[in-house]
Amino acid sequence: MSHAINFFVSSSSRSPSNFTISRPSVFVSTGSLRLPVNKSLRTLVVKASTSDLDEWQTSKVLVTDNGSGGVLSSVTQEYGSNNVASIEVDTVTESELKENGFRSTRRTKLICTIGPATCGFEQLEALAVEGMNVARINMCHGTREWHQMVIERVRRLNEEKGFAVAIMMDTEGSEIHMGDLGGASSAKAEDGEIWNFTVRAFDPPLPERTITVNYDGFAEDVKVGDDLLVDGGMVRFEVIEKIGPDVKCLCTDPGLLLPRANLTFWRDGKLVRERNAMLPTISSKDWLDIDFGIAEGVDFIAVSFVKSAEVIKHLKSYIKARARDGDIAVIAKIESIDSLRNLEEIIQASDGAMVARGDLGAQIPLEQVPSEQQKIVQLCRQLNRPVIVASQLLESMIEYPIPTRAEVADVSEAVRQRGDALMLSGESAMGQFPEKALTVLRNVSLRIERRWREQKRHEVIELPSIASSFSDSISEEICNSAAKMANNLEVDALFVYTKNGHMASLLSRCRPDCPIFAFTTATSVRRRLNLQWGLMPFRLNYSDDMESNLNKTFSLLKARGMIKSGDLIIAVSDMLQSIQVMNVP
Ligand SMILES: Nc1ncnc2c1ncn2[C@@H]1O[C@H](COP(=O)(O)OP(=O)(O)OP(=O)(O)O)[C@@H](O)[C@H]1O
Ligand SMILES: CC(=O)C(=O)O
Ligand SMILES: [K+]
Ligand SMILES: [Mg+2]
Repeated sequence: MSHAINFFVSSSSRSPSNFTISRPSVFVSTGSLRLPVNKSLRTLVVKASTSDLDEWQTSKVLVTDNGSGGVLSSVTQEYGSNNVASIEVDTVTESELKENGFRSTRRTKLICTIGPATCGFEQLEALAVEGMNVARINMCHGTREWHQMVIERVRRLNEEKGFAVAIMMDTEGSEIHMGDLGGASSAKAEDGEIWNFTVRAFDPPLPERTITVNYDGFAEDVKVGDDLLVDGGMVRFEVIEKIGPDVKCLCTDPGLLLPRANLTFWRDGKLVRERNAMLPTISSKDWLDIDFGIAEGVDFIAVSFVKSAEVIKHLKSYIKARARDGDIAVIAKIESIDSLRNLEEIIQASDGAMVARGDLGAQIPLEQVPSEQQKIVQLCRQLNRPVIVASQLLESMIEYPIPTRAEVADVSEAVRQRGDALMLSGESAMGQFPEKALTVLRNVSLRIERRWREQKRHEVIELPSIASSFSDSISEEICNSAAKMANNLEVDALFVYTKNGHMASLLSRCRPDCPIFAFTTATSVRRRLNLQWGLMPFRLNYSDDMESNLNKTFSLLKARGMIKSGDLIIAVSDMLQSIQVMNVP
C-alpha cells in the first residue's frame, strides 16, 4: 500500500483542480544515518497534458531489434500469468554497482575511437570491460567494409557479452586535408626539404615527397609566401612556387605527417578561410557515409566542421525520413571559427555537441581553446545537450604507457567541468596502449567525481528554463526538484522511467550526487543514454501503473544484487509526471 500526496494539474488550467493528502509518511535524515519512519512511500503526483499519456497507453512495450539484446545480463521473472519481465543492463555497470555500491559508479562517459589498434573482437571487448560507453568510427579513415566489420563486432559484443556499447559515426567533412599517403602509416618531413602538394590524382605508390590534397581549388587559392600548417602546426611549410596543379613547399618546421591530416594556410599571420567557408559541411561522400550509417543503425552521427544550424536541421530531417526508428542522434562538432560564431543556434539544433579541440586549435589561437571549451560545456548543460570533450586528452599515451601530469590535469578539468563524455582519438585508434589510456580516463573521472561529491560542491550554475510547453515545464520542474531532493536527502539513487529519454536527460542535467537509473523500453534509447552524464540506462518493459513498475523493478534489481532492502530512492516518470520517495522494500 502506498500513501501519497497527489497534486493533479489539468493541462487546460494552471490551477490545481484536485488536491488530496492521504497520510503521507515521514522520512527523517539524521546525518549519515537515515531512518525510514512510518510508511515507506511518499508520492507527489503532478499530472500534465493527456497527449503524452495517450501515447503511453498505446506503446507500453516497445522492443527494437536494433542492436544489443544484453542476453547474458538479462534476468527474467514471471509476472502474473503470461507477463514475462526482464531487465537489461550492461555487465560493466552491473559489476561496478555490485563492487563499489551506488556512490562510486562512474558518471562521466567514455568514448573510444576505433582504429587498427582496437578493431579486433578481443580488443573491443577489452575496451568494453574497461568502460567504453561509445565506440567512434571516423569516416576519414578506413574503408566502408572496415567500418562495417567494426560495427558488426560491437553489435556482436553487445549481444553475446551483455554490453550496451553505442556506435558513433564521425563524418569526414570537406575541409582541406591531405590524402592517405599512398597507404603509408606516416611520413617524416625534414627541415629544408621541398615537398610537392598537388591536386593531381596518383595511383599508389606516390612519387617521393608528394602529398595529395583533397580540395580541387587548393592550387588556385594558395599564394607564394603562405604558411601551410599540417594539423594546426605539427608540421609547417612555406609555399615557394606554384606550377599548375602542383604547389612546391619548403619544410620550415619538421615533423611527422599522418594520413589525411588537416591542412590550413595562413597569410600575414591570419587563417585564410574565405574558400573554406564555401565548402559544403556535408560532402557528397559524407552523404553516402550517412546513408551507410543509417542502414547500419548507428546511434550517433557526429558532423565535422559544422558552420551553421541549417546543416544540422537538414540532416535531422533527412534522418527522420530515412532511419528505421528515426532516432539517430546528431552531434555537432565544434571545430571551426564559424561554429563558434553560431554556437548557440547550432547546439539548439543538435542532439549534442563535441568540443573537437584538434581542429579547433588549428583555427583559433591555442590559448583560446580552454575558455572556448568551458563555454561550450556550460552552454550545452544549459540547453540540455550532452557534450563531449575530445582530442589529445592523453596524446602522449599513443607512445608511452603512462600519461604526462599535464594530461591528467587536463582530463581532471574536463571532468570537473562536468562534461558528459571524454573521448580518446589516436590513443585508442592507433596507439600502443589503448586499454591503459581508457583506464586512466576512468580512474581520473572516478577520483574527481568523488572529490566533487565529498566537497559538496553543488555548483551554482544557473540552469535556465528550457521547456517549450507547459507539459515540458512540469517535467523540468519535477526533475530539478527531484535532483535537489536527492541531494538534500542523500538518497542512494534516482530512478527515472522514461520513454524517449527526455526526463532522464533533464535529471542528468542537474548533475545530482547520486547515480540515475534510467529505465526505458527501447534498446536504441538505452544505448543513446550511454552518452549522458550519470545515467545508467536499463531496458525494461513496463506499464503505466507506477506502483507495479516500481515493485517489478525492485524485484528484478534485488534478484541481481544491484539494490537491497532499505536503499532510499527517488523515482520520477514521464507517464505520471510524479516524484516518489521510498525505501526499497
Ligand atoms: N579507421 C582508421 N584506420 C586507420 N587509422 C585510423 C583510423 N581511425 C583513426 N586512425 C588514426 O588515428 C588518428 C586519430 O584518430 P582521429 O579519428 O581522432 O583522427 P583525426 O583525423 O584527428 O580526427 P578528425 O578527422 O575527426 O579531426 C588518425 O590520425 C589516424 O592516424
Ligand atoms: C575530434 C576532432 O575532429 C578534432 O578534434 O578535430
Ligand atoms: K572526422
Ligand atoms: Mg576534427
